[in-house]
Amino acid sequence: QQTGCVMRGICGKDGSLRQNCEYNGPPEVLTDSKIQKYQNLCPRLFEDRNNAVCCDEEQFEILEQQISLVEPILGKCSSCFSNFRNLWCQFACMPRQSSHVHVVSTATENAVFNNTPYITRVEYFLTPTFAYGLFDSCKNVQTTNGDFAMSMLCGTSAEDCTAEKLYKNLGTYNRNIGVPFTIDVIITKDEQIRNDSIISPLDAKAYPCNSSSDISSSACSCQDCPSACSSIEPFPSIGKLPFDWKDAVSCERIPGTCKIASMDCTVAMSLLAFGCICVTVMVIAVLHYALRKSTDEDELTHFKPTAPTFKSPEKESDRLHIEEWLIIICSNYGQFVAKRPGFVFFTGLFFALFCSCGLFVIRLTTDPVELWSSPGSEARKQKAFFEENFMPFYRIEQFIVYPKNQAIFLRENVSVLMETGYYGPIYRKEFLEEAFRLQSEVLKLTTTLDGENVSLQEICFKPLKPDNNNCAVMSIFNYFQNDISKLDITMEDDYMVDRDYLDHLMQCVKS
Ligand SMILES: CC(C)CCC[C@@H](C)[C@H]1CC[C@H]2[C@@H]3CC=C4C[C@@H](O)CC[C@]4(C)[C@H]3CC[C@]12C
Repeated sequence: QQTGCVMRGICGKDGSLRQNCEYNGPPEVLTDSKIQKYQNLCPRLFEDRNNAVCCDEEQFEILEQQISLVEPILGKCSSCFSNFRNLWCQFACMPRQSSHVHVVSTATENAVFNNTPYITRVEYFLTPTFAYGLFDSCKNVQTTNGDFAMSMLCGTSAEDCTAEKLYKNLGTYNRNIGVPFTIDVIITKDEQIRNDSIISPLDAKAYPCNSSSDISSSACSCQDCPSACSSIEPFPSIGKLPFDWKDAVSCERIPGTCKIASMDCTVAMSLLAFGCICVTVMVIAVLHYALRKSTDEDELTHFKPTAPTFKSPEKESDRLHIEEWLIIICSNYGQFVAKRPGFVFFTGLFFALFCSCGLFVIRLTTDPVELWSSPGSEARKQKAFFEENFMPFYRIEQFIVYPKNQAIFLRENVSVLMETGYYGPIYRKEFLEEAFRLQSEVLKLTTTLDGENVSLQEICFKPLKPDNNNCAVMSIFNYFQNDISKLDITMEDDYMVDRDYLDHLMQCVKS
């Protein structure tokens, strides 16, 4: 593949859109100072150590500006964003442009320079791996407000969006999204012939959303990328049991799909066990009743009344019987205790002492983990697994500061113009400044461990590591980027009212 360009520079102007000039020449080699800028936006352009590009600075600035509009939409999922960015970086700047892009038509009506033609339609050839790979990595990405990014990029609803529709929309001349000319994206595996020259599809790497990419070492979140979700099997499935269920019941031994009479094995087995218990109880009850009845009848057949006596109901006699027993047992016990008090006392004492032996081995704990979870519990096992394979669980430390001057103060409200409201003492600037100083001192604390100095920075929780190595510190100062001088900033708003740190804070807290 030869290096060579088909477009370069701006030759057409249509409102805010800028069309490229047709240019058949070699790419321009970048100076070291410029490379850095280009590399920030388009790192993959320089993967093969080629420092030449087809786009000029004006084009690059437009590209940079357009890509910055897409960042809030796709930026959350770095692999997708990297693929998408690369698509347009390559299109505008790749040194082998002539191998993958073909200019179809040009025009001169809106030319910037006298009648120099500008491009109105191009064909951009991509391999299916790259084109569909890019689409797949982005199709489930959601913006921060929960909409699918594709519904914005595709021009259709996210469900109806296909790779073809996406490229069609992005390649259709559109002032609103800044597409300056028609770009027919052609997805093909084979080389094509255009004006006697061979054009091959661009086969760039499309990072799948569940892997890291050139711009981040972490994959996209589960929310943006279903394949990044780890599936946890909630229960060990019966299909995995060592003995063969197949012989007993027709049970497929695929994990999780064990079925008996279209019911899950666990449910079916539980029902079966419950049924067995019910049947046993009923059988016993029936047998008991039947046997008792027959003995009663026996008694009746042998019953010969001697005299007309009043037969008290059976239940009544049972009760009397129990009562008699109780009287006998209790009086015997009473007599025994009265006769041998010493023996009873010491036996009781000995028994109580014996039962208290456990006190010698008692272990008191205040550790909440020990208190509230059993050592064999699932939560404990998972915690141990986490600590073993990743890092120890983090522990939140907090300190509470309160102002000496507890007076509340009056001040103009943010939401209701021209109205004053009461504000609590912690919002006083002097207090905030002092608290900030305290916080910075605390963050600077160091200690020595085995003769080595250890600072908070080394042991703190860094949730965004390795992209961001700052400690997670939750405080009001985050709203001021932890820069206390920002508290002094005041600004006029649209209604020419001065706004200060408190308005800023209220705005942040409300959003
Ligand atoms: C904001 C969202 C909806 C728009 C997403 C699509 C954007 C990023 C894409 C679609 C078409 C792309 C443009 C296609 C052609 C060119 C000409 C080139 O010389 C500079 C880059 C530029 C101008 C591209 C910038 C990025 C671009 C505008």
